[in-house]
Amino acid sequence: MWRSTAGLRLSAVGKRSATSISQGSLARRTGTRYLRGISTATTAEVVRSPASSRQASGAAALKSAPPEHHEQNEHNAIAPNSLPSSRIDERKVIVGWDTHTWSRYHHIWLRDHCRCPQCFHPVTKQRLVNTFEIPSDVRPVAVESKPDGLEVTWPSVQPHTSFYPWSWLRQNSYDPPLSRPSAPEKILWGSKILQDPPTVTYEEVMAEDERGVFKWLSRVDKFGFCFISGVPPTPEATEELSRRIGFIRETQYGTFWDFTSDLAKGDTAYTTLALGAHTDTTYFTDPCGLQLFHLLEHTGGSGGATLLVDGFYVASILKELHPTAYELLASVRVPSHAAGEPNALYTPTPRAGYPVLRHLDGELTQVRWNNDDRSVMNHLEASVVEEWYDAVRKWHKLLTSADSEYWIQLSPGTAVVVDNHRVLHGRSAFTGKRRMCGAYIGVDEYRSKLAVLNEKFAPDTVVQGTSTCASENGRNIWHPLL
Ligand SMILES: C[N+](C)(C)CCCC[C@H](N)C(=O)O
Ligand SMILES: O=C(O)CCC(=O)C(=O)O
Repeated sequence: MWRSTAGLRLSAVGKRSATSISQGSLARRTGTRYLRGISTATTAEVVRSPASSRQASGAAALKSAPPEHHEQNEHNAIAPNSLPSSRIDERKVIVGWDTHTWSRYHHIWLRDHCRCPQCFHPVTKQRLVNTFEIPSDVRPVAVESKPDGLEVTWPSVQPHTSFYPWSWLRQNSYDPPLSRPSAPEKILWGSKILQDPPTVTYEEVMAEDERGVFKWLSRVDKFGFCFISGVPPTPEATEELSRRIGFIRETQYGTFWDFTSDLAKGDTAYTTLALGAHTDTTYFTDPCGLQLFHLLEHTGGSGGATLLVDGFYVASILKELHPTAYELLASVRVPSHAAGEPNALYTPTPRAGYPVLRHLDGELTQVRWNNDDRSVMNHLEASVVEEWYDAVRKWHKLLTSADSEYWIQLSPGTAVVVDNHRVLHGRSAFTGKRRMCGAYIGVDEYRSKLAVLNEKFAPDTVVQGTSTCASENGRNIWHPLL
């Protein structure tokens, strides 16, 4: 076991190669869990880690919110005898959740965030208020703590009353931040995922009420991929399945693709060659979000197995074993291109491309790696060249280790969808006639569909608490994503 820079304890997942890591107990990252697969394990055991540290701190901060024993009416308000206090300060409104916890909201911020029908379109959820006509020294004439939320009355020249639900104010408290939604849980996996891979059935996914689509995409969000069993082995059924997520992203390879090894398109995917673990469309500024594959036919030959590797899992191991290499992969930009089609020549903007491991606020958010599609590395500092090659060599060694690689032989009837921002895919060389079909879905289409399904099947607590504020088209004006 070793301790990571982030104070994590990581475990081995099965036996490992030369860079083997010792067995250890499980680690947890905020919102991330690890499959506990040890060589003697008979089944992959997902260890339910306690709430993430971020959730814990948020909960701790909220503990000082009005005591839990208060009645809450159906608007998730707090019983009258324990309403949060509110008062007007020089530049801010101060809300006292209890004697230990306060939030401060600038007057200009509150006025700008009014969501009355005059300031915020109840159907389109677009802002109507003219931010720039709000006087920079705007100041309420009165504030009042109501059972459901805070009522603010603005200057009489244009009488205007705003209302903010307590749960919304608390969720959006910025001075101080009180509760940040925890990162969606991720379960990182290695080869042991083969014991219990995420799967849904075609029947579930195609059912009218979309609960099956929610189950499907929730698994993709958690694992980075999910199989779909029982799919009729036709391109038509596979396209219809793809469209359950959202509209298909058309590229130089077409919209819904149905391909074989005939070089119909200028890419090695249209050959019998093996393809190492990679993510697709690294040459787009905005790489595709999901990739769906369905093997329709493979006759008169062998090979053509499908490879999946959890890039987030491998990155976590690289970070523990080779932090310097990790930092290089997180900082050095990698240019790439798609130049096999005469009428297409794709390169990302900026031309230098993007790092292999992309981070936002310190969190790994995207793996972008296709060594076959990489362009000339002409922007490396001379002093970094050999270090970078050493770093990607370490990355490649972990990517291709027996502990990381999950090989499956797809067959007609079982499709797989992959989060192309996290999970790398590949295939072994093959002989014979092999026909694969599938589609790309844009990352925003995927995230939008999941957000709508979450709204429907797992609504946010603020949305639940302010359901009476839902306006036309059913979407709540206090939705946390607005
Ligand atoms: C999926 N489909 C066969 C249509 C195209 C494959 C394109 C593969 C390309 N080298 C990339 O990595 O983006
Ligand atoms: O043919 C396959 O199984 C996968 C091809 C591939 O990697 C791709 O299309 O990106």
